[in-house]
Amino acid sequence: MAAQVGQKTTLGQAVADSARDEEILVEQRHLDRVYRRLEEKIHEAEFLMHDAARRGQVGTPGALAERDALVFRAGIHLNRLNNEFEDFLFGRVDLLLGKDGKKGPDGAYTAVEPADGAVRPDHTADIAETLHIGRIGVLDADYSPLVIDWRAPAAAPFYRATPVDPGRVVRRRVIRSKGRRVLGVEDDLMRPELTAHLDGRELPVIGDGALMAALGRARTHSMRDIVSSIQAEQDLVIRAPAASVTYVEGGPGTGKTAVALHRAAYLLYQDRRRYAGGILIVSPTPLLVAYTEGVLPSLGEEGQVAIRALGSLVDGAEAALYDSPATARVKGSLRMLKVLRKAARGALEGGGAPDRLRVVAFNRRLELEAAELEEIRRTALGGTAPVNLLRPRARKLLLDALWAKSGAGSRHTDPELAAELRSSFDEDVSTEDPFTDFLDAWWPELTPRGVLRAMADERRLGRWARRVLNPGEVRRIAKSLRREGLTVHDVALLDELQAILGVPARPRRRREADPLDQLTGLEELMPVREESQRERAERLAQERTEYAHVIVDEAQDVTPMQWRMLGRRGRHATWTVVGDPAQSSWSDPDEAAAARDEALGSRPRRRFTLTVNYRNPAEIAELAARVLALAMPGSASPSAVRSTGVEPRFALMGETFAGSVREEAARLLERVDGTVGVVVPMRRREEAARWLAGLGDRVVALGSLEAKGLEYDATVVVLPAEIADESPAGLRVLYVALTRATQELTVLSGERDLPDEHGVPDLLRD
Ligand SMILES: Nc1ncnc2c1ncn2[C@@H]1O[C@H](COP(=O)(O)OP(=O)(O)OP(=O)(O)O)[C@@H](O)[C@H]1O
Repeated sequence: MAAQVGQKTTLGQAVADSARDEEILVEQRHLDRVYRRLEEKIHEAEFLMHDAARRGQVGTPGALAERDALVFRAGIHLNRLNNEFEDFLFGRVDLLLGKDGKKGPDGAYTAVEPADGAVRPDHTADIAETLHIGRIGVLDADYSPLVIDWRAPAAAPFYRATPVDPGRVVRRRVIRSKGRRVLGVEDDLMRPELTAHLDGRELPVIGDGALMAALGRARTHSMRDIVSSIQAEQDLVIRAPAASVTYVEGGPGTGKTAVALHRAAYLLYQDRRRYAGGILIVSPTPLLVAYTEGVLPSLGEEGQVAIRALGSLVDGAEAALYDSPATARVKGSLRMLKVLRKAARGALEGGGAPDRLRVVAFNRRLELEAAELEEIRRTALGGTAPVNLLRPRARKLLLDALWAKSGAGSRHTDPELAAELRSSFDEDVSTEDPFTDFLDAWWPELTPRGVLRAMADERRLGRWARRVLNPGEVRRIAKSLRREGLTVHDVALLDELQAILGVPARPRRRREADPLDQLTGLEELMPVREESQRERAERLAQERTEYAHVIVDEAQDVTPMQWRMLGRRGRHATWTVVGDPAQSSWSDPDEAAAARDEALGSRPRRRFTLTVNYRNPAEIAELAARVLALAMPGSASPSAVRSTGVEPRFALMGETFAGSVREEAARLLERVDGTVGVVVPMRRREEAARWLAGLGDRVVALGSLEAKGLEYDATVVVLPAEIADESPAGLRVLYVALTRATQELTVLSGERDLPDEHGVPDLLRD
């Protein structure tokens, strides 16, 4: 059942306000204590450091370094608390006495269930423990917990407790603060039947739920963390053990992206060592990366987590173009694999490669003709080894052929002498310029980009794609590759080509001689200088192509070729894969599922389903469900938790599209405090940006495929039938577009939408 938001009770408001102020004061005192403790820790650390410095050689160098590190860490802590965390302390739970008296490492009791006598027969009870939950943990001088890190086991009841299954939790409180000031509190009672006392006073309950307050807040262009209101079904996913593939499905707005980001922070907290290998979060679009990238820093995690768009996973490549749905469909499919393998081998031919080799050896002119060279190339390319690694083999085959021509092999019967002669022949020939120049031109090191360029030639591509792509597909792909710039699908092709071509080993760069070494003559005595730890860490981060954990957001859109690219980044990783098949813009889900299964390997899967839509009000969710019924008959929509009482609006496009869209966007900007998104068919993206010029940065225009994962206070969905007709998965793309708004939705129809007398398009009628 959706709860009505926006109603305010006036009854007893004054009494309620004073109780609220009093509770705010209680939390303010606690927050003051936390800050005092943090400052104390910094002073302690500073004192230790000064003291050590004053007394010179006190302690070992290791101990001194440790003190420095302590001061450093404490400083970062305080700085963060003051500057970065808008609401550093955000939660509190009041708990009954637990079953046993055991405490965990964070100083809190570990029992989940209450002790037998914790609730008296007359339904009264005493609060035995109060825990405050925050973005990081802080211990008091006596090691009692002042704040529990939200990821610690002791914080789990804050998220998991429900009135049906409350465990020890009597009251859950969300605290809103900014900097050092507590601004508000909202309580949920988990055991409403109880009269509980804390320090002899009845436990007060303030407000009507933190979740509703969070959901009603205006949106900006950056996602916020949900750390203070994670719901039980989401918490189960966030804390799921990482030993396998965690697979999360859920409809629009169920918090899949939010959960994925919080899970990254949780995994790091829980096993920082293991995830030092890095966590990769993959998003479908740069827009979604920009929208989500602030969340992890707000949870205190940066550095070890890389959030990358699918089009930016290959170094030096940045996708900025879009393929038409028909082209994308081919580029993303596994059929491309065969084409790329052929192209990688075929690209060695043509392009001005020499067709004759002439050298002089043992005072004889030796020559290999085109047909002989062709034969050698074919032999060298036999098998499936990476093309770039086959150059030494090709070189050897050339030398064999020249040696055979020279006839020198028959001069000696003694095998030792023959081998010596052969080796001096090889030495002679391979150091000659004509031979090395020939080899460079005839067997150049191929680059993925070079091969892709070669594929832009329709005739050559046609040869490589014979019996795999039809002529129309060949034409489309070649044409798209002739454009300047890359599409997101090209990036997966580049990555595949890199694997097919291989990277030849480079000679190790010699360290430049240090003049000091020469002076002292140390160079000969010392081994080559080792990299410093920092240099090594930096190099590894730069070179990192494999991760310890890979999180794939909007996984329903990952194409088979993209799954292969992801698989190469997580060969030894554990995975979290989140998605919603109903929102898939990919036309062949079965092929994608097979490629996904191959990328994820045989690791055990653990499946979760999220069922509650936190984004859309019920009015919008209901409308979207009509499209879902057409797109995927029989699949269930998530249930919306709230209702605004505002029905979606329908209007017709007037004479000029620009005027109608602009007018509607301006109207919505008046009605909401936050953002407005105008979702248009892909081919109208550029003109739509012009329609909105001058309306300010609260409103943005985006193509239907770009809307994925994003949300706005209000949205305008423009020409729904055109969106639906744009691609084979168009109805699912329309479903995505209709589920972006947190408050209001307007649908603007054209003639093609066949609107009824109320302007409701054919597709959206009940
Ligand atoms: N427990 C929660 N508390 C507060 N807000 C929440 C909670 N869960 C989700 N939300 C909010 O609901 C909205 C939708 O979340 P999110 O974008 O993660 O959903 P999603 O499942 O990824 O949606 P989509 O499939 O449409 O991309 C966000 O604004 C998010 O902050």
